[in-house]
Amino acid sequence: MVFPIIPLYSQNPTGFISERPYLTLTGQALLKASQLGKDTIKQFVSEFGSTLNLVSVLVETSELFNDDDIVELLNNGVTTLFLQDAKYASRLVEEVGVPAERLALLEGSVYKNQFGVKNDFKLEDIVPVEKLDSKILTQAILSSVRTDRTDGLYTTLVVDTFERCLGLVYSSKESIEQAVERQVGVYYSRSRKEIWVKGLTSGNTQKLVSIQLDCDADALKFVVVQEGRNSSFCHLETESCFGQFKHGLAGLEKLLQQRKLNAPQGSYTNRLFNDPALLTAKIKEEAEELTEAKDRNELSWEAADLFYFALAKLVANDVSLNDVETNLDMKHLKITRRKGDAKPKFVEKKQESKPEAESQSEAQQVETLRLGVYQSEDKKSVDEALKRPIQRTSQIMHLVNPIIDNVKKNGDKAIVEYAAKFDGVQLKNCVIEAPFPEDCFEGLTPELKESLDLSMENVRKFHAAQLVDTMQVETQPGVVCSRFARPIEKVGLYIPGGTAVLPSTALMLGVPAQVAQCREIVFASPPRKSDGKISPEVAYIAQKVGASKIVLAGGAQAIAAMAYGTESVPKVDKILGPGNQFVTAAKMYVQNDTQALCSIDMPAGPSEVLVVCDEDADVDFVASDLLSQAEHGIDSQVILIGVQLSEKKVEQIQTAVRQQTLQLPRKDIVVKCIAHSAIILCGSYDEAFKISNQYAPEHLILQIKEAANYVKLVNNAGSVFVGAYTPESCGDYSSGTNHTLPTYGYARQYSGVNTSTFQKYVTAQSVSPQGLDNIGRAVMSVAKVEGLDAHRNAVKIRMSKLGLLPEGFQ
Ligand SMILES: NC(=O)c1ccc[n+]([C@@H]2O[C@H](COP(=O)([O-])OP(=O)(O)OC[C@H]3O[C@@H](n4cnc5c(N)ncnc54)[C@H](O)[C@@H]3O)[C@@H](O)[C@H]2O)c1
Ligand SMILES: N[C@H](CO)Cc1c[nH]c[nH+]1
Ligand SMILES: [Zn+2]
Repeated sequence: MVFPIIPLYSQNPTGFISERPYLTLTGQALLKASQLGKDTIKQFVSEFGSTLNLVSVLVETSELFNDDDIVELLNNGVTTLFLQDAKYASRLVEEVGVPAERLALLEGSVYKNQFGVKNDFKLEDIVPVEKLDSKILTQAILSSVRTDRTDGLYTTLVVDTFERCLGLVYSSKESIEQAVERQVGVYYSRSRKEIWVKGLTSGNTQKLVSIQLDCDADALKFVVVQEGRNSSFCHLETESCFGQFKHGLAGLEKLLQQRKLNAPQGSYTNRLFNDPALLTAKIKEEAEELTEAKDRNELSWEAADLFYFALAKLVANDVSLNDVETNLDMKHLKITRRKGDAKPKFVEKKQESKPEAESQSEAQQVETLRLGVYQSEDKKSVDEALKRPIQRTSQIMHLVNPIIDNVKKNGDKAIVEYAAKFDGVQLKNCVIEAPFPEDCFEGLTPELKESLDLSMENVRKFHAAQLVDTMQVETQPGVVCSRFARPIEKVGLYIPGGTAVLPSTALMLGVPAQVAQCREIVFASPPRKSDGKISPEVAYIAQKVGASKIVLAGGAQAIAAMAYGTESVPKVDKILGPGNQFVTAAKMYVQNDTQALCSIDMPAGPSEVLVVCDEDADVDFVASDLLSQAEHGIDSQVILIGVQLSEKKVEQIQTAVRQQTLQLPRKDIVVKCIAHSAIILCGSYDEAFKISNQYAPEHLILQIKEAANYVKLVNNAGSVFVGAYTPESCGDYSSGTNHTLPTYGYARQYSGVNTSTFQKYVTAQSVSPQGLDNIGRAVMSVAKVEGLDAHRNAVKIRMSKLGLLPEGFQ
């Protein structure tokens, strides 16, 4: 039996848990689908899936998710769906292939489920989190658990997160209350006849992870993480009251974790943690040896070696065995969508009506589309709403590292392989050389050329104006310092092409590179899925800016190819350009790899916009600006900050968002983006700018009265769009400013792409004898303090020869 209460989350589940951490002691969560949406649920599962045993979703009606969404949720860590509609439940089982034990169906006042053990969730046991506190949780345990002991204590089994038994103890009402409140191991000592806070005297403390009741509710199970001095549970200083655990995988993990913190310099484990290439090579070597092993001894020997290196890799990346087990559980529960879907008798009928059914469900999704609305005073919820929907760096690096390694090792062959895998095209050559063949430009219309020319000319004007003359300052008479810019010789420009080809990015990067006079410009962009070619618009711009090559590659492989070079891709000095999370992660990696000797412009990831509006703003303008960035990708985010907005205005904006979305071809992307976007309502312009500066948006749009007067309040933003008639799209294409801008909040420390991004500055100085007389003594005395005599001599020798130092000066 699980915990007697299941908390129901209708909004901001992560926020609730960080506010009331004891909620995780229940080991379960029920998420209300109608209010949270798929993306929030997935995000919650990725954060808490390994902490909680049961993450269930209450799907109130069959319209909330389509079948693919249901499969996606169940394959990404959601354990059970709570359903009220029996017909819907049997359709999911029969047509979609959802195993019946993954559903809890409402029968009368009980959700019945057979997941793992038989679980009946009474309606009264499903309690909104808002109503839960540690006292209520304690009460729930006490009213469910029973004891047949004369002293009234409750038998309590203590286990660790691997379910290994640590020992048997006893709990009293008070100890349970304290344990829940503090989320640590608190029991009742029968010998001392008092509450026993584990570790208070021994230093071997416990973090309480969850509490469960056994099948007939006469014993408790405390799942704990043993912490503190030497992590032993028993008073005899052993890991459990039954002695030490077998070392095994869990023991090895613990050891590696300790070594990671303090492995001796020069030790093998230390080398493994600090040399990813060595670790990779060892994993490959051991995997190969395991494939060749034959008998029992050999197999267990080689498998043990492989587990050791695999575990070292996990520990190096802060991934735990527990995470791996959660992943295995998830894979065990994975369901495969039934091919034929419907039972034969329905097939004909369904096929006939499919287009309508599909568009209906899409339309229905748009009909219920709403941005979450938060009041600025509710700081926790606002902080939560403003979190970018991005994967954790360790997760994304996990996917990107092998791609980079493969490109480094196999060059063009790896690029061709990934083009087939990710872009679905078979390439003969992965590079097109200038002068680009005529067929690259097929399909380019004169009208489009004209638009691209106009945009390029504006971008050229704005970026040419940023070229600065040599700067010169005489800091002392006879001491002249100067600074001059020089182009970075070879630049690699990434032009995204996953969900949309972006020729505008080609011009935003190509034109300033040309203005800065970079010697070699290399383009990289994913090949077109339809025919494996480059889009004619990108080719046109490449030709106009004098690019030497177009690499037909996207994602991390394109970045790796340009950073390290391959047989046909030249290694560049700097990589610039936006892209999805794979592109951004690969850029961040190569800039830190001294072997690559390659810098990057900035982390320019999924597009985002923050609009500040007031009651005077035109709701259609506001909605159109939000949607123009929402349509970029499902990982984009759009935020509206409303200053003193009436409820009516907020509703009008929500309606305008819905109505405009209905007309958009990329509404599926918009719907997903809106799920993690928000409206924040605040009381003043000052407050609005405070929130905006904290968020540091890529694009900031001001749709407020006398917008120009407020630009002075902007500290952190990639680019600002001032006034009602300045849509962000103008900056994306044609106004002249650059659209490659910092995202994820990096506008706090990075500028968007500009001419100087393609240059570096060199400084120079010229010191005359008079100048040496003015600064020479200062140089000598500071060099003396630093104990650098040769530095001091370089000045002293000159000054002596010039007769500037007294006789016998030392
Ligand atoms: N910040 C800015 O200045 C700016 C400007 C323009 C565009 N953008 C953003 O650029 C992004 C473009 O993203 P996109 O996906 O359309 O194109 P993209 O070119 O960045 O990425 C496409 C490539 O990603 C790789 N990929 C896809 N799935 C993968 C997987 N599972 N594992 C490894 N690699 C995988 C593939 O190689 C594919 O070719 C959007 O998020 C957009 O908002 C940002
Ligand atoms: N808004 C994007 C930058 O985040 C750039 C772009 C290209 N095409 C359309 N928009
Ligand atoms: Zn855009």
